[in-house]
Amino acid sequence: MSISKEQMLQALAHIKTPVTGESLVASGKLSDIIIQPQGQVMFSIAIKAPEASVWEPVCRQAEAAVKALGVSEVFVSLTEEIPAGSHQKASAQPKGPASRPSVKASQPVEGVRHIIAVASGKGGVGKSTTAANLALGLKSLGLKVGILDADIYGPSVPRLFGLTGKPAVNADNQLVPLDGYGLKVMSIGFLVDEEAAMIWRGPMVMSALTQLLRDVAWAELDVLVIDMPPGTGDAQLTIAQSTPLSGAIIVSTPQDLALIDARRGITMFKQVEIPILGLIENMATFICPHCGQSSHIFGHGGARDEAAKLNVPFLGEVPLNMTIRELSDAGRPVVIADPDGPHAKLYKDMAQQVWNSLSSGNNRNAPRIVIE
Ligand SMILES: Nc1ncnc2c1ncn2[C@@H]1O[C@H](COP(=O)(O)OP(=O)(O)OP(=O)(O)O)[C@@H](O)[C@H]1O
Repeated sequence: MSISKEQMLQALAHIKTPVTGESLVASGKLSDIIIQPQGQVMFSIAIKAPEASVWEPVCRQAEAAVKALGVSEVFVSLTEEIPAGSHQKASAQPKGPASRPSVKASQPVEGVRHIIAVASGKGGVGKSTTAANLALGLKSLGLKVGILDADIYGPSVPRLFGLTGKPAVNADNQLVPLDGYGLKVMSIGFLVDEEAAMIWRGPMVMSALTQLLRDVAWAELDVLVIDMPPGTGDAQLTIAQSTPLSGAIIVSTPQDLALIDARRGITMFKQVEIPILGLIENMATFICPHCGQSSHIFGHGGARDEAAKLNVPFLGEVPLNMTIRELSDAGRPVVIADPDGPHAKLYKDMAQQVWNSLSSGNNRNAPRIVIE
């Protein structure tokens, strides 16, 4: 039996909101209700961040009300109400200190010491491959590490770790991350079909991402690596603003065009005052597997020069290498498949630099940015 949106709204209309006591449906705080083809139901409630604790019971009541209709999987999350107009202001290019959005600290993710974003100005530069190998490099330093795939429109982390299946839900109603070579792994790809996520609107994406970050049993982590969606649009900016990031890493290929995009990425994070932990040049050189000769098919050294110009650390360069590609695509990142090889060493060295930077306090430890 399929349950209609109207039936759900009727059930939700009986739920009263805190403070005013009006119906949740009449309050205007309820997002659209999304019904996935597999029957999963998702919606969010927009609130002001400081009121989160009084809204928590409403969130649970809403979930229970829809479940009572016979829907087995219901996803409800609280999202932050952003005043109209402020988003456009935040997405504008910075014109100097006066145009910077004002920031205020807010809640860290329980148990997680540092959250870092791995981002790229454009797609296909190897951001997810880098995020996965860096996370494994951090683990090889003896750290407790997790990876969150925030690339909602093209999640690659399940493929990179060779993971399938759905995360369990624990007694506290939190999603239990999957284990990927000793990392705690969470991806939207475990929960919904790629095609389903493609049709989500912005608020729905943010609602899902908030839940993936905050309603997951991460336990104690030294570092949580977020594989960001590629690009520097509103979605990326919103994630950067609403996540308590200690810093960001930008991945680029050496071409001029990719570097222009990388520069945009750096500007975006700087705009919301998130430290840049470094720039990584991926697919820098091609070493011919037959003759051993190296060639710089995308140019060379561009990212190192760019990092110097922009005054951000240069973490290193990873060559274009077929083994990296084949291993990643087969679900065995090179740091696991060939832990003592030259490529694993590159990623481990970069992980060490990142950890040095995080542990030296040369970053911002966990404040959450809110645009006002
Ligand atoms: N250094 C490398 N050498 C060879 N192949 C690589 C390298 N880095 C990544 N790749 C390959 O390039 C392809 C794209 O990589 P990846 O999915 O990591 O990119 P991405 O930037 O995350 O892409 P998207 O924008 O789609 O999320 C994959 O097939 C991957 O195996």
